[in-house]
Amino acid sequence: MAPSSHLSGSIEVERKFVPGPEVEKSLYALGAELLKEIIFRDSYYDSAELRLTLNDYWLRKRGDSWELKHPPQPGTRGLFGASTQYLEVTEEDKIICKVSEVLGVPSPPNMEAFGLNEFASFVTRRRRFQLPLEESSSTMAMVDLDEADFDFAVGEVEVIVQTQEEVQNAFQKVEEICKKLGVFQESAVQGKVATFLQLNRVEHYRQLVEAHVF
Ligand SMILES: Cc1ncc(C[n+]2csc(CCOP(=O)(O)OP(=O)(O)OP(=O)(O)O)c2C)c(N)n1
Ligand SMILES: [Mg+2]
Repeated sequence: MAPSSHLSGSIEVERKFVPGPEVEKSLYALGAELLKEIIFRDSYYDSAELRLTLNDYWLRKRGDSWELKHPPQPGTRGLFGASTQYLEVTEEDKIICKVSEVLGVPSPPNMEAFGLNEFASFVTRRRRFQLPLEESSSTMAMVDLDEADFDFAVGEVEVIVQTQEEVQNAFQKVEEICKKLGVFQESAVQGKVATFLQLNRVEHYRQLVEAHVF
């Protein structure tokens, strides 16, 4: 394993779940607090050859801000069993740098100059809960209950860590929380993007399944 390193973003360890009718009750019973309710549009982009997503790179515009999610180690998958770990990059110059690397093109002056295509766009209504963690550490557990505008609901338990060494512990933590909430499922639960593609972009979805990204 790579030594502790300064990453260009935080590592998001997440596990998705199907939100049953009891999940909110379970959240409050565990001492969760509703932090915020937000509505945002995500628009996802890729090259014509789907170079980003076939490499598990997820470039989106959330509201007015660019965001890039990708596996922490190049050449690996962000998927870990039914949980995921992704680095999230939000600084535009770093995003430009990474995207040009994956596309194999020189860095342009701005994101628009890549000439990428939008392949998915949808609005999410998110309720974000914060869960108290037993030990006194800098990590936080968040639970998101998302409803997308294409009639799809999904939940997510998320723990943010700063180094690769903390990832294993975070995987355990998100599993434990799912179990306590009564939403633990062995197999991976499909998220909004995968579901959107399955419904609207069948060929793109097929290629991602074939490449073992989904
Ligand atoms: C279970 C699973 N999830 C995602 C992927 C691929 N993937 C990785 S990142 C990614 C982009 C979407 O990330 P996701 O966490 O699903 O969306 P959202 O919850 O709106 O973003 P957040 O607010 O948490 O940043 C995808 C599809 C996969 N292969 N398998
Ligand atoms: Mg997520």
